[in-house]
Amino acid sequence: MSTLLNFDNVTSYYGATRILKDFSFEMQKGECLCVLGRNGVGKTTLMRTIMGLTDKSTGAIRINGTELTGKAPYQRATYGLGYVPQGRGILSDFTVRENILLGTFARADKAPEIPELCLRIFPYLKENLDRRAGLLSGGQKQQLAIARALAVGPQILLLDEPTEGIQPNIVHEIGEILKMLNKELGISLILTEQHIKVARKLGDSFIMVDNGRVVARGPIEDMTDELVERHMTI
Ligand SMILES: Nc1ncnc2c1ncn2[C@@H]1O[C@H](COP(=O)(O)OP(=O)(O)OP(=O)(O)O)[C@@H](O)[C@H]1O
Repeated sequence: MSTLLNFDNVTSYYGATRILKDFSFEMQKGECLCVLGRNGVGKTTLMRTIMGLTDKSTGAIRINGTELTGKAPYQRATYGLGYVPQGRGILSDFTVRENILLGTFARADKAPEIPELCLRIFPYLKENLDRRAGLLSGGQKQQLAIARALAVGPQILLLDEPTEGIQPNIVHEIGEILKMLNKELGISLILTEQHIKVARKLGDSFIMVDNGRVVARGPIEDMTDELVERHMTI
């Protein structure tokens, strides 16, 4: 395995407020990394920092050794980052097709077509390409957000609470798709999760965040009930 993503002493700000503090970790190619912690500790900020969406960050973030600091979000996407934001960020007045095509603008090869993979794994989207995205259910919108991120052709898929607000049977379905993308197609995943069960099932490793800092990092087997109790219960 080789290092895909490297965070070296990263501090990230909204205005003058430090949210992530001296954040360091490495992620290997093919890894599924779960980011855990209570509400408000900085998990979304971690995702936004990777994408260059916070007001300022210091320290170094590298993907395959290439420095991302100072690069605009659309440039970062072309290095192989697909982002599924919390709340999904679907454009309601656009069709399913148009929403997926948005992802292709950040493709390294600039091909303006929906990749076959996006439709193969989400048959509902394939059958409803001309439907207005605002009419989709929560679970279908999440599929659409994942398809749009996959249209980038990512090496890493960043998923912020992918199972939030979704019915249990769809949570299972999305979990299976993420597992396939990771284990069969080799796409690395970083996901924030409130469902410990999903994290344990999908994750190879974890980062526990508290108050903007990494308080534990290791293989998922090391995420003990005691750690969960200490850093996740209110
Ligand atoms: N745009 C913003 N401007 C200023 N402060 C912000 C902004 N977004 C988040 N924060 C603050 O940054 C801190 C971390 O928030 P963040 O959303 O990263 O946490 P989180 O761990 O993802 O929480 P949740 O699980 O509730 O999504 C919080 O104190 C929050 O109030």
